Amino acid sequence: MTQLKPILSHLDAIPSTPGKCKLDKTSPYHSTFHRLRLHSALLPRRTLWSFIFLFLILLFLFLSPPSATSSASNASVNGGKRRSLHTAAVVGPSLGPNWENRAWASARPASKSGLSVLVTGAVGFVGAHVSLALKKRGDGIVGLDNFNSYYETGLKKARNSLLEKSGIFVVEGDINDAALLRKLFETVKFTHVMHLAAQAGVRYAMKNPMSYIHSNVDGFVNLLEICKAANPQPAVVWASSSSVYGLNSKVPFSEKDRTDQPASLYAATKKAGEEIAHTYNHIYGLSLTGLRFFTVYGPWGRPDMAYYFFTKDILRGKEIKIYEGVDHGTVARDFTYIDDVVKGCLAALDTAKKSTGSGGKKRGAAQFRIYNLGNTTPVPIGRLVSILEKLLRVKAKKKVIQMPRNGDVPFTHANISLAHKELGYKPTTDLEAGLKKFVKWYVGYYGSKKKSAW
Ligand SMILES: O=C(O)[C@H]1O[C@H](OP(=O)(O)OP(=O)(O)OC[C@H]2O[C@@H](n3ccc(=O)[nH]c3=O)[C@H](O)[C@@H]2O)[C@H](O)[C@@H](O)[C@@H]1O
Repeated sequence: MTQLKPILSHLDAIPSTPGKCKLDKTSPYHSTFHRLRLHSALLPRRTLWSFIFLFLILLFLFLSPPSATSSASNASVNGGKRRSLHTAAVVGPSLGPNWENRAWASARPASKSGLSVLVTGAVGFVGAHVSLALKKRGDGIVGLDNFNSYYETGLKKARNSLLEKSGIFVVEGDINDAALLRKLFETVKFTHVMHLAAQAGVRYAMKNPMSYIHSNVDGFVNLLEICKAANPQPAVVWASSSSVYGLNSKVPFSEKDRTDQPASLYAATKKAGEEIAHTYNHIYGLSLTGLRFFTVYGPWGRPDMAYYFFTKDILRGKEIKIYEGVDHGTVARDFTYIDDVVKGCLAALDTAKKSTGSGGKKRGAAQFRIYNLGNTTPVPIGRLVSILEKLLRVKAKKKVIQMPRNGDVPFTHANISLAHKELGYKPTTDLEAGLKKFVKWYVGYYGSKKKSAW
């Protein structure tokens, strides 16, 4: 296929003021252009340039390859078992003729008092665990996930298999797809939304900043727009982040502490989410609860997180970089085990008050809450590594480096007294016990799959 770039750059090289370009005599366009100039004496100047302009347009169109969108590769591929619902066309056909019934059946709780929850990011790490926990206690769930390739999609498909085996219907779709969300809310009267879909990762924001705006701002606003217009409006619980505390030096972090110094774009989009949530609470009466997760880890975790790729690299004998703070200060995190976080999520859903509005009209003040879900025990990264060495029975190849200016903060430490008081949140798993469960899963999953980890 003709490379556009040389032609485009060549056409670009012809200056906009005609008559001054020095075409390369060997250029295939030189003779044509030369012939056109020969006729210039015979025609009025205005007519001539109209001809030349028309000629150049026709030349460009003639040389342009057929549009990529006409290629078969553009067809949306709904491979595998996943029901992918691309609503660019019409909602639903790719889910099969009775997708509404399947969504409705999946969302129906086992008892009248049960919840009917839309879990966004349902095949993500926290999303999958929360969905399974809700299903296990008899709530109805419909999952929504775009199965993006931020990390290995094989892991997402494997989590999806767990959900399918539990009878949870997962729609492959995007929170930015308003038509899809509207169709879901027309089909199911969700009592709650557990919003976990997001672009996660502190450091990746320096590589792909727009992904954070797309998912964490545009996507969140799109979801809230559908929720506020729904009748009845659901109560919304969503994932904020400990990263909103940014460069805060007062420890432990409390919900009332300043959060106006985000250290990464990721943190800034999560902070923006908290402000946006407040406007939808204030204007439309949406019940909203934000959960500030503190470095959540555990089985089926995220390969982009340090505990996960440290495990992979230690097993492969690859060097790992341990960050240290200014003046060789330790870098620490309040690592929080997934099962404790799931209990916090379910408690937030169970204590969420109803939204007061419907169809976009507010009828009274609505509940607005923010909680820290942490472990109240910051652990230095060096200690994380030594626990992994012990569990894996492999000596890590370590290199200690100054924490790069990549959006990371030196430490996190959660004050969980508010979540304890209002949600009954009480984490019980320390890092060594939690990592033991993670390592057991990791060796089982990759050992059985013979897969190269992320
Ligand atoms: O608490 C949170 O809200 C956040 O927790 C994690 O972010 P982070 O704490 O940075 O987790 P990791 O990326 O796993 O890093 C853990 C620790 O290891 C350090 N690290 C990371 C990478 C590395 O090569 N070496 C290293 O020492 C980091 O500075 C950090 O202190 C998640 O990645 C975020 O999505 C989440 O929002």
